[in-house]
Amino acid sequence: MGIRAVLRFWVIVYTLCRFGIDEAIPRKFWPWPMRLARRLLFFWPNRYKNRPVGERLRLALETLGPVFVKLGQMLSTRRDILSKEVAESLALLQDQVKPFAGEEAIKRIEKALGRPLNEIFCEFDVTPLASASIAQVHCATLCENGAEVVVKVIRPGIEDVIDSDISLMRRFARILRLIPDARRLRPVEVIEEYQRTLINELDLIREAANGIQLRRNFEGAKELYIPEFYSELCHKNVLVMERIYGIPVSDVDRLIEQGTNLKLLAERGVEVFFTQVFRDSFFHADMHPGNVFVSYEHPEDPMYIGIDCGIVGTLNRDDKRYLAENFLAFFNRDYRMVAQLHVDSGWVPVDTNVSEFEAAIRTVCEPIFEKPLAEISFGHVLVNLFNTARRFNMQVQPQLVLLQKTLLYVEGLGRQLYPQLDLWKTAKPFLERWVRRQVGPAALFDAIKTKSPYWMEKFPEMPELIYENLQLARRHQQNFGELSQLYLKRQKAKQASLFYGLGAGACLISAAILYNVDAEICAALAGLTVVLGALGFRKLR
Ligand SMILES: Nc1ncnc2c1ncn2[C@@H]1O[C@H](COP(=O)(O)OP(=O)(O)OP(=O)(O)O)[C@@H](O)[C@H]1O
Repeated sequence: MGIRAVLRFWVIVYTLCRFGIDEAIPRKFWPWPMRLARRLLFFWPNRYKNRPVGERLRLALETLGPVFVKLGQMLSTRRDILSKEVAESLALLQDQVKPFAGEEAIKRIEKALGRPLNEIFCEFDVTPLASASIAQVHCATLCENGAEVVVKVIRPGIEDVIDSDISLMRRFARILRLIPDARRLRPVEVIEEYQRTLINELDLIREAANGIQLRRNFEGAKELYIPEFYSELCHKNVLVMERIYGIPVSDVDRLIEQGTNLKLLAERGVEVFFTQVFRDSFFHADMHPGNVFVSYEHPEDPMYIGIDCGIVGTLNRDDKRYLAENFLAFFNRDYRMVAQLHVDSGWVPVDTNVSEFEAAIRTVCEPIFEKPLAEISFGHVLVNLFNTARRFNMQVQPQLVLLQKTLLYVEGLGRQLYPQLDLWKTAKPFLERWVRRQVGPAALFDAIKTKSPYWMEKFPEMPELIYENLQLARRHQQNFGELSQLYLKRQKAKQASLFYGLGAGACLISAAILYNVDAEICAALAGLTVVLGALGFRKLR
């Protein structure tokens, strides 16, 4: 550890102690070296004793800077490992970061795109439109077609900050793992997942590629608009995309002011989410309110605008199917089916006791139905299901964690827009239709439709392939005949060798017994032993 890392380590420990974060783990669980270090080296008292632990953690992370703030934001969605109070407090984290100089942004853009700025943009606003922990956004106009765009530039030096903070976080995670009570939080895995997320966010080419795919999926749709990306002007550190105008989805007052149909908007949020997951298997997984806007146009038929496609999730066919069937079974209160589906999908081990698992799910989930159906949260249903399944050794499925997090966002957003939103009523027909399409004639037709171009392409090769395979089969049959004859011969030889061996043994024993009785017979038996032994040995070869 270099001197800078040591200083940073010191600052982190100092901050955590000042906010009394260490008190979240009872002292009796601490290994003695940690207790000693706390007393002798890090003796600062908790200055915020009267505040709840969630709030103290939020304040500590805000003090520690953007990398920690983003970690807190990510953790706020992990209700499987944090208590409700802590998760809700972390959800309030805001990354307010000072912008970096516009001139620095220009230098980075010119370096990345390999051209002077005025060759690309006829106007460029040096004052940033927005500044976040990883990147900063500037408005500009393209020379080529006069289009209004925004230019996203990665913060200078952020990679080093991330590298050093992450490696220190990993050290803390390893220390935390020594405490049995903290081990259940799986600190090392959490930090590794966080590192992966940050690395993805640092690559703007990936963000552009995700955006282009999402835009294609919703081409011409009236529910969601994704801005256009200028891929020839995209680089790892710089991204150029169409500028959008809209009302932030969290600004409900402005939405009401322009006469937006909030019920329809809320329902569309759910539809867009389910469409992305089930139709496209590709969903925007960073749907926090800062990334979702509502178009100014036709508020009675409102359209979402989505930005920041840095994090996306994908589900495979099986995951989708099990997920849809799980939801349907759950809302039909068929817990046996829910348990069986978890086993069939391989999410829990095959030897899981389905009856016990069913009972556990019933215990946890039945109270959810105390509420009217319209108020039940899908996200919390999933949280509860996965938490129960984890007790039955369910492996963490990153794609499902991402989905659960997005679902919580979508629900929160929908209920903020229209508190009476009945998620189940909106989603049920969608899911039922989807599950129906996966089985029966429609599914068969779809499979044939999808596979037929491939079959057509391979068809001319078929006669040759069939001929070669038949030849191969014949050769295998011949080889098999030869091999089985060889095997039989070997078996016979082994048996004969065993027979000679036993004979030789018997002669040897008899010769030993008759050694003092009759020397001639003894010599004959010894000779016989040698002959039989030699014959047995020959058979073995
Ligand atoms: N295409 C766009 N048109 C208009 N404004 C935009 C556009 N893209 C981004 N912005 C503005 O810039 C802000 C930051 O953009 P973005 O969310 O992409 O950055 P970020 O660094 O990934 O932030 P975070 O990860 O915290 O969400 C947005 O909240 C929005 O106000």
